Amino acid sequence: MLNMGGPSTVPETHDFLKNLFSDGDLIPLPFQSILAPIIARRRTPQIEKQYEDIGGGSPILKYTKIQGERMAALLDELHPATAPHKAYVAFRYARPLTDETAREMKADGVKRAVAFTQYPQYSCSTTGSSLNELYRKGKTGDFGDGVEWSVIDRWGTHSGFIEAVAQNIERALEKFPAEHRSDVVLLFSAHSLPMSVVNRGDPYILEVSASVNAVMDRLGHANPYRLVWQSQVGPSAWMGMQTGEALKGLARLGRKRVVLVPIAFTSDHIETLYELDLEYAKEAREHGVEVHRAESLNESPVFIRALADLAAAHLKNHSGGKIGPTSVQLGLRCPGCTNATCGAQKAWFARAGR
Ligand SMILES: C=CC1=C(C)c2cc3[nH]c(cc4nc(cc5[nH]c(cc1n2)c(C)c5CCC(=O)O)C(CCC(=O)O)=C4C)c(C)c3C=C
Ligand SMILES: [Fe+2]
Ligand SMILES: [Fe+2]
Repeated sequence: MLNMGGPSTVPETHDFLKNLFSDGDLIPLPFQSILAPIIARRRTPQIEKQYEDIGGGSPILKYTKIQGERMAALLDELHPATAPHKAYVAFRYARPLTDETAREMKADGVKRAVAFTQYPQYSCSTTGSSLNELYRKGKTGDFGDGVEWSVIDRWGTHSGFIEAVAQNIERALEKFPAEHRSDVVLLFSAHSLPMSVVNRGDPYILEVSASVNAVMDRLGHANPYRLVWQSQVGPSAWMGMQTGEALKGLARLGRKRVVLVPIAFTSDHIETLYELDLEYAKEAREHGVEVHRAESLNESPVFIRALADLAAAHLKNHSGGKIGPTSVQLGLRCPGCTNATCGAQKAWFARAGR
C-alpha cells in the first residue's frame, strides 16, 4: 500500500519534511541535497504546531494499517487462489519507508507482490514518485530475488470508492435542515498541483475531475457543486481556484450552506483535520457560512470492501492473462516528461510482471 505518509508523532515532523523536500519527483530543487535540509528545518516549527493541533501526529499510518488488514482478510475470501494475503505499508516520506518494508518482505520470503497505490487518482508527483522509489529498490534486489510485481496505479472512478464517498456526503447533508438541503453547495477539495506539473501533461487534474463527476452521477446531480484545490506551497503558480478563496466567494454570493468533500485522500491527515476543519471551515463560519465536512474514508467498510474488490479483480485478471502487470495508461509518460527514471520505472514494471 503506497502512500505519502505523515509523521505519526510530532518529533517525526522534521524527518518527514526533509524526505519530502529531498524528493526531486515531487519538488525539483536546484542543489536539492543542500537546499532540502535547510527548507525542512525552517518549515518544521510551523508544521509541528499543525500536527500538535490535530492531536499530536498524522493518523495516516493508523488508518492505512486498519484498511490493509481488513482488505487482506476480505481478499482471502474473494480470491482464495492467491491466499493468504498480507498488506504491507510503504510510505514515501515517513516510516515505514520503502527500504524498511522491502527488508520485511524479503524476510517473509514474498514472491508475488502488488504495488497498490492508495492515491485514487494518478499524478507523477505522488503515485509516480512512489513507483520510482519502488523501482530503485526493486532493481537492486532489496525485496529479494525474483519477486513478481504488478501495479494497481489508479482507481478514481471505481464504483465502491465512489459509493463510499457518496455515502459520506449524504451523511454530511443530513446535518442541514431538510428544507435547505437541496441548496447546499458540494465543494469538492483536492490537493493542488503546481502549474508546471499540470502543463507537462500530468493526468491528475483530469482524474480528480472524473471522480467528482462519478460521485455527482451517483448522487443524481441533486446539488450544485464545484471542484477546488487546496494546500499549495511556495510562490509558484498552482492549479486553482483555491479552496479558502472559494468559500469566501460563495459567502459573498450568499451561498451560505456548504459541504466540504475531500476527494483525493483516503484517510484523515493534516490537510483535512487542520486545513479544512481548523482553517477554512472556521474562517467560513466567521463569514456566516454553515459548513460541514464529509468524513474521510478512514475505516469506512464500503471503502475497505472496494479496496478488496479492486485487488481481487486485479489478481484474477492478471493471473488470467487478461491484463498486463500495469494498466495500459501507466505505460504512457507525460508528453512533457523529462525525468529519465519515469521511463526506466515503466519498463521495469512491464518486465517485472513476467
Ligand atoms: C493527492 C494528494 C497530493 C498531491 C497531488 C500532492 C502534491 C504535492 N504536494 C507538495 C508539497 C507538500 N505536500 C505536503 C503534505 C501533504 N501532501 C499530501 C498529498 C498530496 N500532495 C498529503 C496527504 C500531505 C500531508 C500528510 C499528512 O500527514 O497530513 C507538504 C508538507 C506540509 C507542508 O509543509 O505544508 C508539502 C511541502 C507538492 C510540491 C506537490 C506537487 C508537486
Ligand atoms: Fe502535498
Ligand atoms: Fe514523469
